[in-house]
Amino acid sequence: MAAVLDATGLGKRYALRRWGLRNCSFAVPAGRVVALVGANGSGKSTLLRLAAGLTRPTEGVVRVDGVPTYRRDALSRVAYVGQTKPLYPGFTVAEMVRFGTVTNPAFDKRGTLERLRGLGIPLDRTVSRLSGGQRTQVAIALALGKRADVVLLDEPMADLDPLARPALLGELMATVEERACTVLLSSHVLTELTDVCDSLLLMNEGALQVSGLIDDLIAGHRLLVGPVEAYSDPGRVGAHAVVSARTTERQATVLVEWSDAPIDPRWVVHPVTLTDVVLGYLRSPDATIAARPRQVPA
Ligand SMILES: Nc1ncnc2c1ncn2[C@@H]1O[C@H](COP(=O)(O)OP(=O)(O)OP(=O)(O)O)[C@@H](O)[C@H]1O
Repeated sequence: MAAVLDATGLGKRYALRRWGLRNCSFAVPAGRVVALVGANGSGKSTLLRLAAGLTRPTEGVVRVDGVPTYRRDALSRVAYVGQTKPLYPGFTVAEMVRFGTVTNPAFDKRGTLERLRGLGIPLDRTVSRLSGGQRTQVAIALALGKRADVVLLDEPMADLDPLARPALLGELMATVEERACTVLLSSHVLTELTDVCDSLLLMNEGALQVSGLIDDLIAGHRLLVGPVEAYSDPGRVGAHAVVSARTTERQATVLVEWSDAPIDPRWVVHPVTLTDVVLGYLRSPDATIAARPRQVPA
């Protein structure tokens, strides 16, 4: 399957020695919902802004359908909602929708108005008088209305209430199914991502540390719990490569890349969640996945 969003050697330097992102390569096919996760300052927003064409790479390239995103002809293929919402405070919600229609002939006016009415957003209220969560809802509705191939959302759930969060995720899923677009969304709430995302990009200190299909990552790792004496080699437990480990005086808990090789019976083997995998790699910035290429596979 051809990649709709791909990056090669992508990097952004903000100051002489300060790189926000470095040497980032990945390929995402159409129809994927990608979780972009990582610690504060790890480069997620930088990657999203580069993918949206809002800033130029210092090195490398990020493309939508093969077109570098800083080019004008890529702009209509990408919709982006950043942490600061791109809305005019003096416009009413209806005027914002009209603005979308005027600036983009392909804009889905009817669908956007329907969505906003369904969310109970007053169309005649000015943006400045909306709550933070309502502003987010409007910005996301406008982004989805663009009918872009790639939708980029930077922490979209951060100021939504507990009912609005799953509703937004459901809406994203429906949009992906209907239009086969690709969604890349950053979030710190891993449990919410598990239900909707099929792929993971994990950033660590400005680098892409892990990428892959979430099902593969979960199937390819295990948590081992055993006596600390069984953990003699920090790099391996038997044939299984160690990602990260925590030890107490008596017990070791180790995240490993799992193969079907036999294991010392002193270890109890547990399946992992997405949270286990993400936390394990975040604790161990030098760990990479040996067995698979660092790509979101087709
Ligand atoms: N405009 C800027 N000028 C200088 N440095 C910047 C700028 N924007 C980001 N950085 C730096 O680049 C690095 C990556 O920042 P970025 O905002 O991409 O991280 P993030 O993963 O989105 O963080 P968070 O989860 O806190 O939103 C950080 O060290 C940050 O300080």
